[in-house]
Amino acid sequence: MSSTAVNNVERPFASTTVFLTLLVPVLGLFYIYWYVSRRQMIELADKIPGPKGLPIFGNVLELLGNPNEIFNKFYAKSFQYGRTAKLWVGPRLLIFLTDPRDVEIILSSHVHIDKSPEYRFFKPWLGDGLLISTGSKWRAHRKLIAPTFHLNVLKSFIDLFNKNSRETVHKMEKELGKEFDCHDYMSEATVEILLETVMGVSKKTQNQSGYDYAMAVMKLCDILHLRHTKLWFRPDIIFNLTNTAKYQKQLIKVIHSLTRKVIQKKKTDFERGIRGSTAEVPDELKSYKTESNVSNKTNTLEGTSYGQSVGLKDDLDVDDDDVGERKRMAFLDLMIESSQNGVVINDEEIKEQVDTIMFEGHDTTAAASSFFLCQMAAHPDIQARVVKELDEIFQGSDRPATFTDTLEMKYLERCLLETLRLFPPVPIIARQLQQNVKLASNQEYVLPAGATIIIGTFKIHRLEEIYGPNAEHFNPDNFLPEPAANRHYYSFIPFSAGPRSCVGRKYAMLKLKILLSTILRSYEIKSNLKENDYKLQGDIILKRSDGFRIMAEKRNFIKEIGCKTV
Ligand code: HEM
Repeated sequence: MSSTAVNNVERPFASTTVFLTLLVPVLGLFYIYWYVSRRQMIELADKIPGPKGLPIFGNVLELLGNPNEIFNKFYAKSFQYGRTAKLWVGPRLLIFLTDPRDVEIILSSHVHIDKSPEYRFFKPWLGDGLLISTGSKWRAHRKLIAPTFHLNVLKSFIDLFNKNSRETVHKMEKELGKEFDCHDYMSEATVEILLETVMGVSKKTQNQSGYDYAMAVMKLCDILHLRHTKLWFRPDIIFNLTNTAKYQKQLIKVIHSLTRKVIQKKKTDFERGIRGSTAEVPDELKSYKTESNVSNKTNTLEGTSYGQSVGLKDDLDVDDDDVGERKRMAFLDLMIESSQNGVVINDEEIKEQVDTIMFEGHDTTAAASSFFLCQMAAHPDIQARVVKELDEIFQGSDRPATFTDTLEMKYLERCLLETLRLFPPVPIIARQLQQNVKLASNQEYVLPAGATIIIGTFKIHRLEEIYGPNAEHFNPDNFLPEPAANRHYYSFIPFSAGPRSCVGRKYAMLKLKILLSTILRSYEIKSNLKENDYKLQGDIILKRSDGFRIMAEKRNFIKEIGCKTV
């Protein structure tokens, strides 16, 4: 071998040795700097139990595996530690809370409203929309947006909820008698309903199907999940060099193209003096008009259906009289009107809010309705009771559902709440602490400023101390008035709670009741699987990684409802 060849082989070894010689002290120095600058955080964290981790890397190995494995691993670990547990992901301290008293301290606060740094992965998609923003921007926009989800506005959507629910029943007809994934149908329906109600544009004018949009959102969520769980995908500087980043850009293009079209259409309508939804409703479905003289005045709670228990009341639980006439407009109408006045919101901010509402309003509700149908399939006796209630309300008629009907769907509502308990679409909520916080459950523990707080909704909803020894079983009676009143307010938080609670809570409940009752009036839902068979994954939104597989059979005692596409 020539000496040049030997040199060529030796050079890489030499540079590797130099690199390692430098790396070790650099890492050592970094560790010392990190330890000294965060001494208080580390000392406070040391008192909180959690799995032992590696130096510098902490517990990153816990994040290895596919989404279903990670989900199962975390849930299993939650039984090893108490109601408070910690985890180090590199230099980041995560503290998990599952005691409702501690959760109340965080969620009810007007101070701890900052989202965790992980929410920045949403930025290229959602910008600084309501979900992510903080401080004065979030406050101003929340004040503007919350009234657009007032019950009086929502009641005007009932015909469109009915129309789109019937169309979904019609679309599902081709799956009769075979196993299929109902999430695809729920996703498409949810996107299209949002377009026609909250955005107020006809889905037909978009030239892009709700299905394409929903699929792009689903794939984007997969990428965001990767960035949450794989350390090397976290720094933008590395992520932006990958093919996944290129793919993310393409998906965002599909999503933003729909939102741009929606806003443009609405603006053109606005300039022509058109207000409200331009989506068509066939005459036979215009139920709201006939019912409006009966119950136009809403009270705060509307039974238990759309209100909250006293301890959870938020800015959505306002009296009719507290909402000014001008503010009783649907979301996008009000956004555009406000931007014309130029004070509260500009064009870019409208786009961010539209993207946020389309995401938050679609994936969550699609998951909730899919889990509900799977639960109905897994519990035929419970399904039969829901159908009996619907039969009593509709008396075999194929008429559309009214708002009053939805108040009478009490058992269906309990099933829906029980579904949200066992399968909360948002399984965890994260906040970034700016100051130390003492816990209520254990005076020894202080959550240090700088820590990321993870509120474990999924775990809280399954605590035996709260829901009894059968906490993991589907039991709609958990939501009978008495047991519900005897629980801590913060032991059931599928929509979060406090100042940053979900603005779409009432919208979701009303829409889900109409969509799901329409499906159950038309089809019997079946499956051989029970909830223990579900493979869960908590990638931002809780889903079944094995798919939401069900079978549907036409019911023969209810007349076929008119459900052709209109
Ligand atoms: C079953 C359906 C739904 C569930 C379970 C749900 C759950 C939640 C949760 C847990 C949060 C808090 C998230 C966090 O702090 O990280 C949230 C926030 C939010 N949700 Fe929902 N949501 C649902 C439907 C909707 C709908 C239909 C809309 C709109 C049409 C909507 C719009 C929003 C918005 C804008 C926020 C951010 C609020 C803020 O930070 O001020 N959600 N939702």
